[in-house]
Amino acid sequence: MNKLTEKFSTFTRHLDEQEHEIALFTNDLRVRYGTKEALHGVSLQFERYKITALIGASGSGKSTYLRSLNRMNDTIADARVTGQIKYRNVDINSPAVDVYEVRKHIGMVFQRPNPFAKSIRENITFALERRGLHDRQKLAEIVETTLKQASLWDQVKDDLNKSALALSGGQQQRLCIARAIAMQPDILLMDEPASALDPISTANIENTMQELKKHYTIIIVTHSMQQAGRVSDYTAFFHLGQMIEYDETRKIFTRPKIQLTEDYISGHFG
Ligand SMILES: Nc1ncnc2c1ncn2[C@@H]1O[C@H](COP(=O)(O)OP(=O)(O)OP(=O)(O)O)[C@@H](O)[C@H]1O
Repeated sequence: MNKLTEKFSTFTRHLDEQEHEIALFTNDLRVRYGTKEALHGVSLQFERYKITALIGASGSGKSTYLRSLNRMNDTIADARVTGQIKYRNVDINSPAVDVYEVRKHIGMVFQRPNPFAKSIRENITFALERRGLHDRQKLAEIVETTLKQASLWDQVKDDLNKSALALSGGQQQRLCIARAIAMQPDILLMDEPASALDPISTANIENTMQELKKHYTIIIVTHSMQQAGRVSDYTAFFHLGQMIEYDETRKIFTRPKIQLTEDYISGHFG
């Protein structure tokens, strides 16, 4: 067990005894792309086993913030992220932290479904096998469990060797969710996971999210206020690189404290 994993598991035991656990929080998180600061010091916390929606106009910094949480911004050459991202008592924004280890604990589902050009089964087993898991029975169990958690099992259980690319867009996205949870993350980041999908597939993904939150903490970027209202417990409103207001979703949508939030929610936005 490396040092980070050790710290994580000690802290999990400690957290399990608490009622309102904070799964992750950021403190004064700033992101610069070259010389331009796109995120101006965001401090925000995420409650465990809850869904938090990040809303705001295009360009307000939602995706930049989300991508920072599992160090995806490291892949952008001129992006610089400063401030703290505290996960299980570890500042995972520290350069000393192994980003691959971070991404095992904090998984991501992207806007467009991006299954591998492999079979449905291999989409789930590929990364596990690369990590050294070759027990066929164990792998089969993980395939079944994760596809069930992603509400896809009944539709694909007889076609596990079929190409993932033959699935519909909504099914592909649920496969990507199954692939992400096969790594047994603690937190799932979702960047507009239903924006490329039709209303029925969107409803399926939203139902899946309600099941998933029994086991995972979910942070979702969405452009759809209806979706934020339907799926999330908490909402954070972003504007021009700042986090303006955070509260329970029902409060944000019925009586926000800040006029700018009210203007955005009611569609009166300049
Ligand atoms: N790779 C990048 N290089 C340079 N600037 C970027 C990059 N990614 C985002 N930005 C800038 O950072 C700011 C925030 O963008 P971001 O994509 O985080 O906003 P957003 O709220 O997620 O928008 P959208 O809802 O349209 O996805 C914008 O001004 C954008 O132009």
